[in-house]
Amino acid sequence: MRKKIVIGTRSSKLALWQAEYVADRLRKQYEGLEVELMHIVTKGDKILDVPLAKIGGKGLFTKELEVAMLEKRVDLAVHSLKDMPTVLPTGLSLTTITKRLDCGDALVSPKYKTLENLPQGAKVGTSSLRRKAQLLKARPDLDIHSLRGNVNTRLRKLEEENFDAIVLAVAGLKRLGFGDKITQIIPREICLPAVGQGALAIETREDDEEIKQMLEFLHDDKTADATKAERSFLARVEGGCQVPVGVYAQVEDDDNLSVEAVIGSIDGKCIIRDKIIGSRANAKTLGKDLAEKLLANGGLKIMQSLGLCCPDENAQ
Ligand SMILES: NCc1[nH]cc(CCC(=O)O)c1CC(=O)O
Repeated sequence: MRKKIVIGTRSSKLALWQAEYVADRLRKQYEGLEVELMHIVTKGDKILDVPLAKIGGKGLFTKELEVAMLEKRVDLAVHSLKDMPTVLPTGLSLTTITKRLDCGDALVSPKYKTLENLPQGAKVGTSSLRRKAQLLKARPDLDIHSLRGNVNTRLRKLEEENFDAIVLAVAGLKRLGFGDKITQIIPREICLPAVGQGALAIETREDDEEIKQMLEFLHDDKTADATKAERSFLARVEGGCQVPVGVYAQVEDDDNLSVEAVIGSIDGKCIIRDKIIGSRANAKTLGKDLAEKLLANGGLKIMQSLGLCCPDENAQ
């Protein structure tokens, strides 16, 4: 057993909360274990004024952390799973997926509370193409504006920039103690979440068996299987996370996994959505099969029109 563990973390409030959460759980689990946080700045932290979809580039918020891990300056990194690319650098892997409680998107609208109540042409803030496409499908009249920055910044902009509503992940708001700001959890029928939304992923060196073993108690099998299907869906559709794509998988009973996904045009006019259910043991295949289905039914056309190319059919 290790005597000391160093966790690499970004300095945003959400990243710190997540790293502290894992640090606390480790300290409680292993008496006498020293757990230290090391702050690391990523490229995504430095570029705050450009919509994420325009910066592109995989691992925008993760690369510097991963270099630190490979150089053995840190032992592990805690991420929001939804920010993780589907392909990781050689030598690293997501070894632990924590139980997810809140995977949905929240509307924060002190004045109007719900999507249905928003007035015609209401000004809504979100930088996510996924949220934009799905919101416009439900409410084509909405005036959607870009909203970047970390959770705290976005909440500040709600007031400063006179938004009628903004949309954020439920999980992020709750983790930071802003659960009371949520005025509506947007129903899944309207908005499917991002791949892996709400789950934490712990990344370690692939060959660090000791750390992997020490983290096992934080792993949730059901969430891991569900998000395996979600990530396999994303890997087939497109490698990145800034695409108008939503997906939600759930273990229905001990053996079955349902996977529901959407690919949408950014104006919300063309929304391709479907669902499959199958054996939990085939999580990866289920995600890929659903992706094939959506791509064949118009999804590919949407991705191509956005200039987002799908990886080769046979790519893993
Ligand atoms: N894109 C940034 C990001 N990454 C993870 C979360 C929230 C936590 C989660 O979804 O797991 C957020 C904020 C948001 O989308 O509102």
